[in-house]
Amino acid sequence: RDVENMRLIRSLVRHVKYFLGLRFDVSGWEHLQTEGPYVIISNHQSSLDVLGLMEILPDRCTMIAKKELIYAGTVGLICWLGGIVFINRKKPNDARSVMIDASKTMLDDKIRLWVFPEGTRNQTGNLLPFKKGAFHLAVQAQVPIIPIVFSSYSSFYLRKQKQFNSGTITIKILPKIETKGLTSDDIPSLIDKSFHLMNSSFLSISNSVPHSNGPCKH
Ligand SMILES: CCCCC/C=C\C/C=C\CCCCCCCC(=O)SCCNC(=O)CCNC(=O)[C@H](O)C(C)(C)COP(=O)(O)OP(=O)(O)OC[C@H]1O[C@@H](n2cnc3c(N)ncnc32)[C@H](O)[C@@H]1OP(=O)(O)O
Ligand SMILES: CCCCCCCC/C=C\CCCCCCCC(=O)OC[C@@H](O)COP(=O)(O)O
Repeated sequence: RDVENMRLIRSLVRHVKYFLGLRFDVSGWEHLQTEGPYVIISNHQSSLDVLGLMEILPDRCTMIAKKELIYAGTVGLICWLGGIVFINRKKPNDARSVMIDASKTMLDDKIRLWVFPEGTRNQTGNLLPFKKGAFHLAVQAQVPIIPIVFSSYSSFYLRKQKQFNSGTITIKILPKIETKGLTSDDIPSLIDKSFHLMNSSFLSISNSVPHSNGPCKH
């Protein structure tokens, strides 16, 4: 179990896109050229996100994932070997304390963490309001946040209708958001800023017709 295993996992999983007929069009690579630890946040539509994630995964980067994945057979084993940090969403206190520990490990072991701040898969056409864990993580570690947006899959993949075609996914890596000097009081505005940047990017790179989730709650 070591974050370094993600290099091998990445190089193997990246080939899955060829079997599914998927292509990735990535912009903003330069924003990932940031030294040291940071927190990546991205939107979460489906398990397919794993392919986009592996397309651009930087070195020494692992993910925060729901603990149920440990029990998902080979996938669980791969996740465990890759040093994924598992949280129990049914026990938010436990999840929060795991993430507080992770903020220390990030600095001690020079690790980057990828968090899906929507907290669940979402294909509504807009991003869901963000949970706060990723932002506490970045502020506690005083490291930058790098927002990444995957375009909507709705033009080629409709889960409920069981439709899947080949397609191109646009990935936009946005400029980092610094958290140096911020405290927990700044988290609501940090979430607002990140949400609006990502939601507007998502709508601009997606072909889907947006419909509202209502206001962003904190
Ligand atoms: C074909 C073969 C291929 C094989 C491939 C195999 C393997 C692939 C390998 C690897 C890829 C794996 C990819 C895995 C992806 C997994 C994705 C997921 O699992 S998404 C689901 C899990 N993730 C999340 O839930 C993250 C987002 N959630 C949060 O951040 C939450 O905040 C939380 C930490 C879970 C806590 O939940 P809660 O409901 O309590 O959150 P709130 O945001 O509402 O906060 C409530 C309250 O708590 C305060 N808070 C939150 N976090 C913290 C903290 N860290 N420290 C201090 N306080 C915290 C928050 O401020 C709120 O308080 P207040 O309202 O007073 O401000
Ligand atoms: C033709 C079928 C199209 C779909 C094919 C999917 C191919 C996917 C390729 C590799 C994926 C394997 C890794 C699976 C990792 C799953 C991570 C995930 O998505 O967990 C769900 C979790 O975040 C949130 O859970 P909920 O949405 O709250 O429950």
